Amino acid sequence: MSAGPLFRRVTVIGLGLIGGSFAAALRERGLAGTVVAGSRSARTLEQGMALGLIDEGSQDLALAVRGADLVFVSTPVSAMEAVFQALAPGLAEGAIVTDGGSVKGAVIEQARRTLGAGFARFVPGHPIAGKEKSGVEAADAELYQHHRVILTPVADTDADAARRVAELWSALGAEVLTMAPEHHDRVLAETSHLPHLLAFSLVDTLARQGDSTEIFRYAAGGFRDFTRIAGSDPVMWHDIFRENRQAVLDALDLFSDGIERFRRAVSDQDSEAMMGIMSRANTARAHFLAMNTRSSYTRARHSDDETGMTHDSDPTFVVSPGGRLQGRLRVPGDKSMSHRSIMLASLAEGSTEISGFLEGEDALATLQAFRDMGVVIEGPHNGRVVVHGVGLHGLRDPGKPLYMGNSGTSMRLLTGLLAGQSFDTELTGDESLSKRPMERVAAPLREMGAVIDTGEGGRPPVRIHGGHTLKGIHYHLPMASAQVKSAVLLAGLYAEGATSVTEPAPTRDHTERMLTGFGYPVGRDGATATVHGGGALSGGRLDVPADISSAAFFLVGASIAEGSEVTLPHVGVNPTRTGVIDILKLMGADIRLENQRDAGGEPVADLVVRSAPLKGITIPEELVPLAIDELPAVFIAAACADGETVLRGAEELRVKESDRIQVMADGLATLGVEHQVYEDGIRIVGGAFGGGQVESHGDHRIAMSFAMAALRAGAPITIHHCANVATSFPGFATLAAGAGLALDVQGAAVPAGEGS
Ligand SMILES: O=C(O)C1=C[C@@H](OP(=O)(O)O)[C@@H](O)[C@H](O)C1
Ligand SMILES: C=C(OP(=O)(O)O)C(=O)O
Repeated sequence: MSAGPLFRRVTVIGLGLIGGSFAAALRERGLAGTVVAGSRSARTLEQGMALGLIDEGSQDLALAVRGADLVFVSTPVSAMEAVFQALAPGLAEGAIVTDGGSVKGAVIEQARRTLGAGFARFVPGHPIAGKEKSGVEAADAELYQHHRVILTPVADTDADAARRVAELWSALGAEVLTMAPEHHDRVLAETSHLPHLLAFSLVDTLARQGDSTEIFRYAAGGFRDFTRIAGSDPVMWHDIFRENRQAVLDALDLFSDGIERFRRAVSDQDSEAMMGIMSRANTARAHFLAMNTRSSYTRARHSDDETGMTHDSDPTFVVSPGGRLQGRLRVPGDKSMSHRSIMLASLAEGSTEISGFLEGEDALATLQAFRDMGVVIEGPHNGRVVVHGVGLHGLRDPGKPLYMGNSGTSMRLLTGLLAGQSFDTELTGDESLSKRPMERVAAPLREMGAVIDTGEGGRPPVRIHGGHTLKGIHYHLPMASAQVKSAVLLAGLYAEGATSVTEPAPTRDHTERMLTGFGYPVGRDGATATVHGGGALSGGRLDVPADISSAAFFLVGASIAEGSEVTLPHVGVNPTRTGVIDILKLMGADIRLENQRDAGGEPVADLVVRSAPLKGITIPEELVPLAIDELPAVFIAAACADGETVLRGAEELRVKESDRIQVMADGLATLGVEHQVYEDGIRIVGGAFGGGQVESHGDHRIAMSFAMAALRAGAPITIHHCANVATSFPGFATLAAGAGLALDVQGAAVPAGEGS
């Protein structure tokens, strides 16, 4: 792939891994007319020629840069000043000089001292890439692909020179970021230099002990993982610690404070402090990686900040046609209840032990937000979470934006709850969430006295200004939305007087039920729910049943695939959630509720479903809010039914993780299912259909719905961008394949390399 030469003649000074890979990539992509190397070592130049990386080479650096329009200096940072000095006399007027040093402040000062007038066209840079190998033999034309390159121009850096260097790195496949040199040096000191220093120091400390052979003999995986980077090049790291001295010392001081806090917790046997430190650390890594890539935890786990890799994996589901579903399938915990369990347990007095918690990314985003606000939360381990409640007024300023990932419920409910706090907060989300409407919650909260800004078009980020007194209101919901209802009720806990919400149609009432379970009274009168501010919640035990929204894929799958019989134990069957069962039964499905019981204020049952011939229906509009998340799966049932199915009054589907009407229609079109799209719904004509390539647009429910469609398709269905299935249903692919769906997950992550 070539964008044509961006530079006529490029000189690379220092032909090691970084410089050699740069030369290799330039040549492979045809981005430079001629590639020249300057090196003190004749042998390195010979190797560079032999490997075909360069056209010419010189040991005289001034000669090497003669006529070059770009010079890339990739020597160790301690050698750079001498290199700049040596090459300066040969620099052509207008030549751009850039570098690859891991420390920026010091290198900029060296360049300022030595390059004279040429300093204005010096563009400081740092490709965050590398691997354990070094030297020109390790040169790799792909080294910079999907890696970050940080440019740190200063006030007198020529803007055109900076733009051209950025353009070149982008053409090499890198992601280019720009930041101030001090910022770069501080961030790198904390994220790279400090860990290296700690690893060197720990190994050295233990090695100097009398019984070090003993220690190293029994050194287990933890020691090996933690100290792997102590094998890095001492010369290079010596230079970095020397040149980035102040930032490294600051990072070390920060760390000393942290280790002292931990030491105190251990010495005082302060379990809560210890659990707090460790449980925050436990999830923080995945959380921050996700936040940085604005992606899901699953994907972020495969991208690595140490190497600057931005590669992420977004698996594809390939589902072969046919098969049937069988077995007893325990689907994960209810997402709506899992969110609320963390929120209310955090605001309660005392601890709450939650079982059945959904360890999916949406619920984990809520959990992380409360950790960020100072709540100590243990787990989750196998669905068990212990929340040490801080009371209604015990949350602390997180001091940074709270990342909600893909989760609309987290962002909307938290907006209500945070409106009543004394501190400011900002809520951000991934690409999909950043497109979803937030004024629907901001508007009623403003009526209560909250001060909230939303981003462009009323979308995220949402900024909530704390410290404002809230007053109770009576709000008539303009749309049937449990999220808006819940946001207003949660703000009502902090408001003066009564806050009530009247809904146009029944929506899920988990907030009302769970508040009651935590001992906070909620008044209910027909379509109106009311809370009074100033009460208190008390912690206890909470069981989250299996999620009917996740069960829905198996209700549909088992209904449409002949010879299927599936039991889904312990599913929440709150009447505000069972629309999908009612709709499927109207279509002729064979679904039985067995062993009905109450679990902490929520009805649960085992669902038994057998395949049955389905017929098309007109879906009663009052069932729409009661089946809102299950409608994509219902579309698949409709495609397999005899006759046509009509859905109206479902315009809310257009503002979910994707426009679920259009995205489902596009997928149905691919399969050859006859349909007609309405602004607020769809008409689907059932019949035989084929396979093809379906785009889920990163929407979990679209991906899982089309996976089930394969049970009746005439050819394989390939579904793209399925990582977000983990937002609501981690383990879906394994469970579905175990039950009989011919599902293959493709596109696993590529492990990241090493770097400094
Ligand atoms: O309150 C909740 O937990 C939810 C409410 C619904 O959203 P709306 O309130 O936007 O309808 C639903 O789609 C979402 O998955 C979860
Ligand atoms: C719409 C959904 O969730 P949320 O609004 O929380 O993103 C869903 O899970 O289908």
